[in-house]
Amino acid sequence: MFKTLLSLGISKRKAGIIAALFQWLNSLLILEPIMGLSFITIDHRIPSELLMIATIHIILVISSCLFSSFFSGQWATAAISDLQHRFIHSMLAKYALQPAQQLNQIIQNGIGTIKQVAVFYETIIPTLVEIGLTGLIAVIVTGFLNPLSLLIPVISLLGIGLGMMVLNGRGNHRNAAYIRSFTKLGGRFLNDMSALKELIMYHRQAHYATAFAKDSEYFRQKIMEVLAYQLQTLTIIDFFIYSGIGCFALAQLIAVDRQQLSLTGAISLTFLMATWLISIRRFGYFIHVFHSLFPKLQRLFSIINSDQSVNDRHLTTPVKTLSLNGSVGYQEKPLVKELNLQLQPGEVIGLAGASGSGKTTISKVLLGVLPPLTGQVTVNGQPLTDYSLPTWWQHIGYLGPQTTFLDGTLADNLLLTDQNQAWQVELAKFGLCQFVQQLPDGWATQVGQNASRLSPGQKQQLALARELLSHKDVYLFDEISANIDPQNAKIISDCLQRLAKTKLVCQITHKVDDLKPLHQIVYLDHQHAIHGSFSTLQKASPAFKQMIEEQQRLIKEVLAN
Ligand SMILES: Nc1ncnc2c1ncn2[C@@H]1O[C@H](COP(=O)(O)OP(=O)(O)OP(=O)(O)O)[C@@H](O)[C@H]1O
Repeated sequence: MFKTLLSLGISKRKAGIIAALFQWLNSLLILEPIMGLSFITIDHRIPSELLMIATIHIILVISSCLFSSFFSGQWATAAISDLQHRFIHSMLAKYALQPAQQLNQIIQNGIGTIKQVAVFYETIIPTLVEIGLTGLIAVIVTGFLNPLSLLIPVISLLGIGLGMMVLNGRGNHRNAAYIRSFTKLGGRFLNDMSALKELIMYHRQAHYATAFAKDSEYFRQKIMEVLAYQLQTLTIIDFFIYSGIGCFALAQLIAVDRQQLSLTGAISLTFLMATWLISIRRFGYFIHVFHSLFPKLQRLFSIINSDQSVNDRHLTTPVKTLSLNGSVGYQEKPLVKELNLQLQPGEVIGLAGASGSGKTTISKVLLGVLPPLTGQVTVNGQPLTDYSLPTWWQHIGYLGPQTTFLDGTLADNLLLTDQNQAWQVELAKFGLCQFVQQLPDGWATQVGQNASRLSPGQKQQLALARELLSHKDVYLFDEISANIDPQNAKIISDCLQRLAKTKLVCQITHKVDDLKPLHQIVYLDHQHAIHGSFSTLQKASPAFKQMIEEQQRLIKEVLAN
């Protein structure tokens, strides 16, 4: 993990090291005044060498203060932005098409963890530089003046190491339990709060309150356990560091008594060693805080490392053909075998099948977020794997039955980058969103949280308008008219027919009204894909015929009532 963290924000790594060196120079600033003071008190003079070293040191510290703003924080910022970019990219590749709430939770957790990574670049690295350089000076000087006393810091460090080893297993366990309790409480809060209406309607709010209180109490206990563990660790570190400094000072006084060392030398040496040991104490503290981040970081890196898409060929020409030849499914178990799906401009291709037959799975494969089990997807005759997801997603759009909307105006929700008004003409050509003309505020109408002020049909028209205005080459529509009234469904169906004249359009649907006008339908029947028009499929597939008859019977029953 350290290796991965070191490789992030590499362009600013040098700036980070320079900032750490500046910090190290500042940390030693206390040594010369102490040495000078002891020389004046004991020898009544300051050696010229000390004055020279102090002058150079002060000049360096003043320059570091002047330039530190150029270097400090740069590595952390670059590494965090690097990590965020890689995380969002891999996460979308892995979890695209997951329900928005679940995705939101993963993103929030991931971004939160990423922000905390700053402690590695801003504290741990500078402290490591400080430990390394101060330690080098302290060891050389002590080795020269009183070598035997070097055993004392060595024993202190061994003591800390031993103490950490004993506590470490318990710490890992407690940190993991804390993260689990945090995720559980957060999950309950998000999921159950969004279902608050249902909880109240079914008189389950008391049950929710009890469960929430139980999870909160469990979370509190786990936090207390982690805090207790942190306290134990700090006590061990403090005990060995401060007793080490005390014993080291004693060893120098014994050397003075034996006339092996001057008193000024003993004081200076003790302060040098104390500066070193205190920087190790600080490192122990921060590495320990950082350690509590480990389980979250491991999860984050497992998402990032699972993304292997490194290819990025340019796709400059519009997509004119998209085909999927092969089988699709999960964990080597095919849902559809020997599929031969060809999309090209001209007409809408329908994709139908029973629930669970693999329709959404096929769209995942076409979107590039799931590889086919066998065979491949080709774009204008080239394998889809030649392109990175961001490149491919500039050309393909996906719209499902659930869409997320912004709490803003209708126009805000079109997510337009271009502010000219041509889009209104474009939407009118497709017959989309004409209901806006009846609204007093038109496109400036506020839609409310997740478009709560629009009907399901209006919402779906708005979502479709957003897709069209993003001007993709390929569109996948997954059950977009499933939960809406017949008028809105007709507007959407007509729009798709017009769109398909110039773009590649695949519509996943099982509704008779959607399927009837289509000349090309791919029906998934017991792991096989059967191709045909609405009428030919009724002859070729008894399951298709049964699905249609069942729906027609239901429609008749509804109309009769
Ligand atoms: N990530 C996954 N891992 C394993 N199995 C999965 C995964 N996602 C979906 N499935 C399973 O694959 C099958 C096909 O799912 P898919 O969503 O493609 O069906 P569908 O035809 O779109 O169904 P529906 O019409 O109900 O949306 C289902 O049995 C589903 O449980």
